[in-house]
Amino acid sequence: LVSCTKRTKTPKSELAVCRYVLLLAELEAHQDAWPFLRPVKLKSVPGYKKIIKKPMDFFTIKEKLINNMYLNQENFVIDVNLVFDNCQKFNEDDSEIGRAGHRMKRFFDKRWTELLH
Ligand SMILES: CO[C@H](O)CCc1ccc(O)cc1
Repeated sequence: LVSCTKRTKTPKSELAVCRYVLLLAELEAHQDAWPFLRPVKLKSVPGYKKIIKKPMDFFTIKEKLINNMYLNQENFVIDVNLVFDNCQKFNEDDSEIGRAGHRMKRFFDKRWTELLH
């Protein structure tokens, strides 16, 4: 993983990775992150495996980040949005997890925009 503290000139893609690392840490620390921290247990949630074609969670995103799987494309944002889209698909808006998903999405969209400027 790139060292985000080094004060040398780093290529754009390494700065991008630093932004992802920072944002992911903020997502994981959020009080509403609990449904999204680890993969959904497909054996214990009836219907999930059938309904959600591409499960995603913050821990899986962190593993992909560490294995440099986001260095060349902005697939980081696609995976984060997949977490929230899956949540909206499987949960009622008016449910604990549904509301947590909407709050987390709003938080991510705000921070992503702030970090781009
Ligand atoms: C990110 O969480 C998933 O949407 C699973 C939601 C869920 C799991 C167990 C339940 O009893 C109900 C909803």
